[in-house]
Amino acid sequence: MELDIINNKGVQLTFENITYKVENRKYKKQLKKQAEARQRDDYEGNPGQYNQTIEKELTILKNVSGVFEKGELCALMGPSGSGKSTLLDILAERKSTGKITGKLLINGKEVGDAYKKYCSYVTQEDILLQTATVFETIKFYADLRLPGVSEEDKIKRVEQVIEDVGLTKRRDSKVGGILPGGIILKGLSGGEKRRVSIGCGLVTNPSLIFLDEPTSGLDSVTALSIMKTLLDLTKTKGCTVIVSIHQPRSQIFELFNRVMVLIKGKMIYNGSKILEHFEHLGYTCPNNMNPADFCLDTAVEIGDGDRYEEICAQWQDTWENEMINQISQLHIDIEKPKATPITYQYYILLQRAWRDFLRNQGNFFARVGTAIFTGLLFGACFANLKENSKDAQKMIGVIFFLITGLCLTPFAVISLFLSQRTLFNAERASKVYHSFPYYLATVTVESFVVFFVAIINAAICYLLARLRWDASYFFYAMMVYYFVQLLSDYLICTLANMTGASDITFAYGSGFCVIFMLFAGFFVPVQELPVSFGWLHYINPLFYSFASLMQVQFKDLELECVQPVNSTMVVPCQFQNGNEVLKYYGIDEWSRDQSFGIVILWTAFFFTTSYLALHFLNREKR
Ligand SMILES: Nc1ncnc2c1ncn2[C@@H]1O[C@H](COP(=O)(O)OP(=O)(O)OP(=O)(O)O)[C@@H](O)[C@H]1O
Repeated sequence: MELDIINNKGVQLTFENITYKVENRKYKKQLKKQAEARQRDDYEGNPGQYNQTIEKELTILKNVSGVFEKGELCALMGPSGSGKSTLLDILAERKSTGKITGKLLINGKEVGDAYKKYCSYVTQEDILLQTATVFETIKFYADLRLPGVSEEDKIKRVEQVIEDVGLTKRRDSKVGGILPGGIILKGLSGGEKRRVSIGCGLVTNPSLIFLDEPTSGLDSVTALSIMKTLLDLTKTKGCTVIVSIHQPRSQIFELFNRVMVLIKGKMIYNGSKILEHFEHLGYTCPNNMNPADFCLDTAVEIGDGDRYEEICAQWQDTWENEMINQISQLHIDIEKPKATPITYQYYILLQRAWRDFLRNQGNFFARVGTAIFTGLLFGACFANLKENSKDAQKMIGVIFFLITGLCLTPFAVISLFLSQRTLFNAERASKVYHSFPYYLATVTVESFVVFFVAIINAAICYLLARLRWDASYFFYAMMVYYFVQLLSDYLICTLANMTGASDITFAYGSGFCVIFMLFAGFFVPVQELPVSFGWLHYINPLFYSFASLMQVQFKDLELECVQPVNSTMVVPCQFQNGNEVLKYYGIDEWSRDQSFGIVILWTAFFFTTSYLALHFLNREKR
């Protein structure tokens, strides 16, 4: 696809009679309070509550209409809580909750999926990957949002966007911020991050750009500079930029071609001559006053007074009888956007996840370091075990404590999962990619790390303790240890995705691990567990891990019967051979393959639950 195909042709956005309602969660409580007030006949003390009609639904926006013409920089102004963000979300088709009625027209036509192609949305918070550079961050969006465009054209486009948002000198700087785990990575300033977020929205050369409070949290010089950049975009690219903004300073206010004022969910004004409109209503802006302050202060005063409804009705009249007829009728056909193939999404996401891993190796080295240290410590404590009745108990100890250690290691990645989740939620809300390739890319990198950690830890310990030595036994055991850690990793990932909070994940995760360990058959052989809950071992993945590894170690193993030193009497040995050990622990009926097969099934189960939790739970609700 040639780049000019995605070049915007300019669009007109009209919205008619938009009403937005949400469920009133306090409905029952409010009804009860009103009934109590009426019972007390408390009309004097609480007239509002006494007479109020309590609705099951709250109306956040009431019959809001307006138009944005091609190539305009538009401000959506209003006091806090007036409904600016709500309207912006509805216009950008990002509202996922509540009931929306009304019409949204692009170039005079109602649109479906094609709308995505024409607009982009920049959120109030800059949720960016800290380890990526400016170029990489914008290129990521280009890769996923420009299907069919050649690599060369994509790079050209990204370079152009970087220039448009004034970040040429910072092209190769990392975004920076607080990495998972608390390490601070130096990077861009707040204003520069804002520019990167805007750049990500510009990559498809959209005709409509929505920005939610783009100047919030920025100093006045940076705010003005960002608004000038946006104005340049309207002039040079012909795109329409719509920003929600509280109360812009006069230099910023003068940049806007059109302003809309919302008060208490109703439109007060929509056009390019707001001061004239207020003058017509009898309110003149003093010469030395910021026009935005004047308009909002006056409007809020109106909002508080009795004339509020009248002013809203007057505007509605003006809109219906004059303004609506002045809207030019554009008719441009809207093509459906192409989707990026899932496999390509996976490739791009894997590339990013891998790069992120390489640039933030603290977590990896901490896990590998711990694996080496505990492996050496275990190995030293259980060094040079002999295949005899005396050391059999120690062998079982090594196996069980290795399983336990590997089961607990994934707790180290809770903060990593959860920090990635914030970025994922923001990117999913922008419909940049599907959740499945994202999940696959994340687990591919994580499975690689888990492989290293598990094998290093288990191999050191296995070799130092001299567990059953034969290449086939060794490699089989390594695979089981790898799956033990993998299934625990997916379990923790499931909990993190379900709860969305690190402390709750930790609490539930540790609870699960303790129960798994208790019923694994090591502390109490399974046939000795109380009948009422002894069956729990059948649904315990650690029991099958333990059973499989015990089979690897003891199946058909001859154990030398060693007599205690200095003993004159012949003491009978508890175990003559490995099969007796397996019988004692109640795992003789499970072959190593059967048990390992069940461990693999459990891993697949947690892999699936983790994905389902990621896909369906803790979504960004707007
Ligand atoms: N899903 C919802 N459930 C209940 N109330 C909601 C919901 N969405 C919005 N509101 C309410 O609607 C009002 C408008 O919210 P909105 O965030 O759009 O205002 P805003 O003008 O953008 O405010 P601010 O400038 O402070 O961000 C607020 O009182 C908010 O609490």
